[in-house]
This record gives sequence, structure tokens and C-alpha cells, in this order.
Amino acid sequence: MGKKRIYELAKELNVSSKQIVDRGNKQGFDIKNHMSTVDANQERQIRAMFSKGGKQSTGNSQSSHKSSTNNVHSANSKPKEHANAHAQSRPAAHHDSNGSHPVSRNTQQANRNAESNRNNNGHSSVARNTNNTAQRNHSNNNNHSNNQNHSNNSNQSNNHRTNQNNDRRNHQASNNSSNTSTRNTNSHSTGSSTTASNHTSSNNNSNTNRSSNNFSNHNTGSGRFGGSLNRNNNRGGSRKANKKRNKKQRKQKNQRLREVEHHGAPERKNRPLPKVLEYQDGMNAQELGKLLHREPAEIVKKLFMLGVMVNQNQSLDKDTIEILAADYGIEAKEKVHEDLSDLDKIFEKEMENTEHLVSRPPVVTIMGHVDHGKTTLLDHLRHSHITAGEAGGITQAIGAYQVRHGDNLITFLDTPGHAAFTEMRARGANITDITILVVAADDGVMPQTIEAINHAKAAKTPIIVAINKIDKPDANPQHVTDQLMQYGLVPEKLGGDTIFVDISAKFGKNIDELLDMIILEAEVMELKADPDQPAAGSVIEARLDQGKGPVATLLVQQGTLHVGDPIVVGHTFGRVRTMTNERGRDVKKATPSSPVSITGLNEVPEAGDRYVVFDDEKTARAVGEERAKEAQVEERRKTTRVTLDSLFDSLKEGEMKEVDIVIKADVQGSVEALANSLQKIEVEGVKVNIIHSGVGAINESDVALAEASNAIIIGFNVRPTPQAKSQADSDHVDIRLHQVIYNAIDEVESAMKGMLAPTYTEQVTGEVEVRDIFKASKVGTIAGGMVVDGVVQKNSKVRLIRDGVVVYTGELNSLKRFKDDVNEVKQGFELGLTIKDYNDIKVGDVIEAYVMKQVPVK
Ligand SMILES: Nc1nc2c(ncn2[C@@H]2O[C@H](COP(=O)(O)OP(=O)(O)OP(=O)(O)O)[C@@H](O)[C@H]2O)c(=O)[nH]1
Repeated sequence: MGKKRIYELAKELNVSSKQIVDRGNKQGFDIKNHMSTVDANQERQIRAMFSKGGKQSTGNSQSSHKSSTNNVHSANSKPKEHANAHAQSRPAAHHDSNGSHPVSRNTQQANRNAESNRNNNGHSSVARNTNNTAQRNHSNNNNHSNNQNHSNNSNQSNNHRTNQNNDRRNHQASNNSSNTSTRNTNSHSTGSSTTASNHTSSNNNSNTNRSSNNFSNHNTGSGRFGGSLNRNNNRGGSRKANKKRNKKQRKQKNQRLREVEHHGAPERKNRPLPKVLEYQDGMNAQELGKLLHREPAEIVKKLFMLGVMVNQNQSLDKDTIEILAADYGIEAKEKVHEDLSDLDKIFEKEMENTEHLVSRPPVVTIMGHVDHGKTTLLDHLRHSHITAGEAGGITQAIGAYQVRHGDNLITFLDTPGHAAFTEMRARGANITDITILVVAADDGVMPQTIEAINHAKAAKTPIIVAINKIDKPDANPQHVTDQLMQYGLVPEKLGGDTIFVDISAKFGKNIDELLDMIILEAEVMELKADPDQPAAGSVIEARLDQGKGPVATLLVQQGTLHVGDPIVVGHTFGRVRTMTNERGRDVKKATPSSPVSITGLNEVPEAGDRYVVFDDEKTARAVGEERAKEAQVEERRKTTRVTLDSLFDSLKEGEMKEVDIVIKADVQGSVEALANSLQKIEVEGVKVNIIHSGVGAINESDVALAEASNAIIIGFNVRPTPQAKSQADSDHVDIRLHQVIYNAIDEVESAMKGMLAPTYTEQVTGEVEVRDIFKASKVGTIAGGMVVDGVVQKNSKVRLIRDGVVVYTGELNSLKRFKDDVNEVKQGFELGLTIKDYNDIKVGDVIEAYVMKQVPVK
């Protein structure tokens, strides 16, 4: 016997996966979730747990039956399908004999009723029958003797956990319970003792009886099924005839049950389930609902019962969809949508090729703080180490170029700046092999130096340190080295593994040594590609040229790109019409690691897009068009990002082992305090990982890094720049701003523990630009200014921001228009204000007004 997945077993046993997980783990098994497997032995044990006696243990219904029942079946008597006085003496209906769970019995009953309904003029509604069935516990309580009520009550409470799914499923039905009960009572009037005994024997049994009786009553005996039941109950009839009828009836029921088992859940709209669910990975409950002819809410509920908590719009993975289909009792087949359009897959496949591999040049990015000499270094390389035969060519700015060093080529990406680097990475293009970190020897480690280190680390790219400007008299390379060591960059001579080279980009000093080191690092990395296969790679930059149309610089990462190649680039396609190198020369082919500028695409692709060459243009066109269509869907899917609010769910699903965080604060002391405290948080083995921290406003680079790394940004006494804010909004990056360190830590910890329940949230209402300052001996500093955004109210809380840093947080003392006190001042109007207990206001300060809003409890 092979291993079995929990959800499969759950389905067979008609219990929820969660029940098996819980009880299995109590038994000492190690079951993580519904996808876990158990071996044959464990499977046997689980089956035993849920068979007969075991199945009810979560609800303890057996014991409650025993204690409360005085006139009927033993605890072991199985629930029966028969709705008449003969029930006791008859063998249980076949589907009960495997110890099926109340949930499934209800479902089956609902189906059966539904079906019977259809058989019987169909005029009594399916919903009502389903409701009747659903009201197992409630209607028991309403209808029957105290004794039974007692029994059912205890059952109900004991069963609460076991049946909660069932109850949820049937929740809507509960409104009808009293009606149902009344009808039931009436219909039972002639045979109440029998009915009562059946009820007491088992909740489910009683339910079955009632449902059936109820059904027959409502169909006034005209229904085949109900009619026969009525006759049995009320008139008796000859034994022989009864026996015959019952036999026939059993046969019909068995037949129906077989159908029900095959079809699974109740059919609400009378539209049958498809035989096969042809799905696509990432579909949501709404889309699946359409395919299954079911309400999305039903799908969400079903998933909930399977232990998956989602809303209608959340994408579901393959496993979940397959489990869902299995639960409906139908086959699931992943729709193999033209796999060709999955460019990433083809790209990865091309990249994985291990045959005919030859060494390829490294692709290098230069990063560092402003003015530390990145451009000077790139320019120097461009002019001094040009590729053979290219002398005299006019340098084209195509975003990348190659330099020759001895027998080797090195490709430099001509895009200094971290945002570009990280944006490419965010788009899935990790094209840099090596990062050169330029640090000016006279200036040392600066904020962007640290940023660059963290960006490179996040991309897992080795760093070579180039300490620049060593020609300068105040150059202090040793100091720079000491500083960098604090960030984990330790030179080889001090036992580390980072290469350090002292250079002067301006005067070309030690540039050859730097290139030597790049080659050395590349050799260690064993960078290889196969020039004999069709090309695949990434877009470095792209633009629309007036005369040439879309022009894109492509980096060849695998294979060789030829003029005339049919190509799909991101969501665009075409045929490579012209191909030029960084000197503007036409080339016929481009080998691995070369950058080339091409024309011939139908649209302008985006930097970071991947491209793949196809065999023929027709396929390329079809794939390109399909991809353009898929781009919209993709956009939607991309919005599922980690936020503090979704953190707990992600952790619970085991998707995250570390919570990546970017910290920005007003002073280094706060950065460290926050980082130290956050790093101490550990929730069930999951820890916080500070991927970047720094002093100053939250900038676009921080947001790009957070986006690429799925990180959360915590700002302490700082604000995002307007650009960073809009970028964060559009990229759905979660920025959390705090003024109290403890609150920041508490928020992260609470989110990790899944307790994030903010009752108040801050809402910025307006922004004032301070344009004048008046000092008054009595009232202190009066700020004159203009409301540049929103509105400022007299009772606003305010934050004083200077150069992106929160300098003071407090309340308004007064708010005036000219000489008059006012309650509010709107955008575009001048005002005068004072801040309570604060006078250090300066011209150019920004005063942000905000209110605290209560967040409605979800
Ligand atoms: N003395 C000296 N000056 C240098 C050296 N390298 C660059 N500079 C000077 O430093 C200044 C800034 O150099 P850039 O190359 O523009 O610096 P950058 O890092 O590209 O700056 P951004 O593009 O603003 O990020 C320029 O005036 C350069 O001439 C060097 O090795 N020695």
C-alpha cells in the first residue's frame, strides 16, 4: 500500500482534513496539513479512529446518546435510512456501514431530497429539503421530548467542533428551522413514539426520519418516495407489500446514493457538475465557481472545510484546486494552456542546459554612493578597454557594453543606481553576475553604499570593492576598509572573502587590477552558456525610436541571437530586423553575455523582460499575443504581496521562514535600537531578517528593494518621499510608520503571531507648507503658511517634518485665518497656526495634519 494524502483519506472517511490532522497529531503522528502523507500503518490507525466509535469522538455523541436514551437503540446501532417504524429491525443502509460522518450524511440526504424533489413534480424547493436536513440539531431541540432535547443539546455542544463545518455550510438554512419543526411535529403526530425513538437513537437518524416524513407530508403523498413512507407510517399495509415496497425503495435509494456519492455536493442550480474540472493554476473561487456551476461562496465554504481560508478573489494553487475537485468527486485536469507562452519556463529550461557549455563573460554592475565615481569608472572603461576592432566607433548609449581585457571580455551594465538594478531584479531579471561597489576613499561608507551592499546581498551577487579616488590627498582607504568590515565585507588578507582594489577612476590607476579581479571572480563562479542553441535573455532597456520603431537592448544570457530570429520579448514579439552593438556597428549574431540593440518588435518591451527565440515567426506571434492577454491576469496576481496584515497567513502556510524588513529611521541610534529589538523576535521558528536599514526618508530605492524581496518597510520618525509613497502604493509595498519604537516592535510581533487587530489607524487629512515665521512673546512661534493638500482642522494632530524627517509630533494650539480663529482651513488657503508646547518651527517645514480613525472590526 502506498502513502496516502490526508485529504484523500479525509474524503474517504468523510471527515475534514483538519480533524485527521488534529487527531493524528494527538496520536503522535507528525502531520503538517492536508497535503501530508501517512503510511499504511498510520492510515490503518486513522481509519480505526474514525470508524464507528472513533468517528464521533470529537463530538462525544455516543456517550450522550447512551446517557440520554432510554427507549431505543444501543449506542452502536447504526443510523438508518428508513423513515418508518420498521427502521429498528432493518439492516442499516449501505452507506452508513462504513461509518460515514454526519457532514456527509447530511449532504447525501440533501442530495437525495433534492433528487426526490425533482422526481416529484419538482415543486417543493430543493432548498427546503436541504434546510430540513441541515437543521439536525436545532430541529431536534424544538420538536421533541425533554429527554431527547437533553440528549441533543449535549450532542450539539459536544459536536460543536466536529460539526462546525457542517453548521457553517447549513448556516443559511437555519432561518427555516422553526417552520420545518412545526411541520415535522404535525407530520409526526400519528407515529410519534416511533419517530421519537428513532430520533433518540441518533441525531442523524432522527434527522433522516424527519426529513423524509416532512418531505412526504409536503408532497401530500404524491411523491413516489414520500408517498410510500407515509403509507408505511400511517396505514401499515400488508407485510408482504411493505416488504416488497421497502426492497424496491432500498434499491432506489442505493441507486441514488451511488449517484450522490459520484456527484458529491448538493446541486443548487440544478446544473450538473462537469465531469472533469479543467483548471488553470492560480484561478480563484469565482472562476472555479463558473467552471463548476457553483456559487463562489459555496466554493469558499468548501475550501474552508478543507482547511483553506481564502476569499473569492484569491488565487488558488494547483494542489488546492485538485483537492477541491476531489471533494466534489470529480476529476481535475490542469489546462495545458499553450505552454509556449510561459516564457519563464522556456527561459529557465534554456538556462538549465548543461550540454556544450562554454565559458561566458561575466555581467557586471557598478554601484555606490553619489559622486563616488561610478560614471567616471564606466567612462574610463568604455574608452580605454574597447573591444577589438571597435576603435573609432561612436559610443552608443544602449545601457550596456563590453570591454576587452587580455583574452577576456567583460560586460558592464551601464546603469549605475540601485533602483535600476533592483527594479530589474523585481521583474525577475537577475542578470548581474558581479557587483562592483565603488567607495570614495576620501568620503567613506555613505547611506547609498550601505544600500548598494544590501541590494547586492539580496540578489546574492558577489561584491568586489573598488576604493576610488586614492589619488586624493585626503584618501584613507584603510578607514573605508574598516567601515566596510562592519557590513560583512572582509578583505581576503584579513581572512575574509571579499576582493578589495584601490583605484583611481579619474587617472586610470589600478583599473587593470580591478579587471583582473573581475575575471578571477568570474572564473571561480564558472559562468557558462551554450552558444549553439537559440538565444534567450533579458531586456536591459527599451525605447520607441521615431524612425526605427521599438528599439530594445537585449542581453544574451543563453545561446546565440541572429538577425532574422523570430522572437518573443516580454509581451511583445517580432523578428530581429537589425542588430547593433554598443559602437553602433551592425552585427549578424550576438553570443552569450553580449548586449545588442535590436529593432523589429511590434511594441516596446520593458526593462527586465525576458526574451526567447522561437523556430518560426507564426509561433512567436501567437505566443506574443497570448502573453499580452495574460499580462492583465498576471498584473492581478502580482498584487498578492506580504503585508503585516497578511503576514500571519503566510507564516501559517509555511511559505515564509523569515520576515524581511527594511528599516528607515531619523537617527542611527533608532535604526540600531529598532533592528536589535526586531531581530530578537521569534515566532515559532520564524525570525525577522533586516535586509536593509538606514537613516533618512523612505526613498524609491527602499521601496524597490522591498518589492523585489517581498519585504515590509518600517519607518521610524521618517516619512516616505512623495515618489516613494506613490511607488509603494502602486507596487503594494507595506510601509508602517511609527514614532514609538515599542509600537513598531509590538506591531511586527503581533502580526507574526496573527494578532494584528489595530483599532485605530492614522489618517492624514492635510499638509501645510510653512512660509513665514512670527515670534510673539505671549504665544510663541506662529507659523504662517498655505494648506497645499487636503484640510487642516483645529483638533488635528500634527507632525512637523523637516527634510523628510519627523521632527516633532503634537497637537495644534491655534488655527487662524488672518486674525480669526477658525475650525478648519482647506487646500489653497493661507493660515496661521501654533503648535502646542513647540516653537522651533522654520520656514520650509511641512506640517502634516492627521486624525486617528477607528478601524471597523472585520
Ligand atoms: N580625484 C578624483 N576624482 C574622481 C575620481 N573618480 C571620480 N572623481 C570625480 O568625482 C566626481 C563624481 O564622479 P562621478 O563619476 O560623476 O560619480 P558618480 O558616482 O557617477 O556620481 P552620480 O552619477 O551622481 O551617482 C567627479 O567630479 C569626478 O571627476 C578619482 O578617482 N579621483
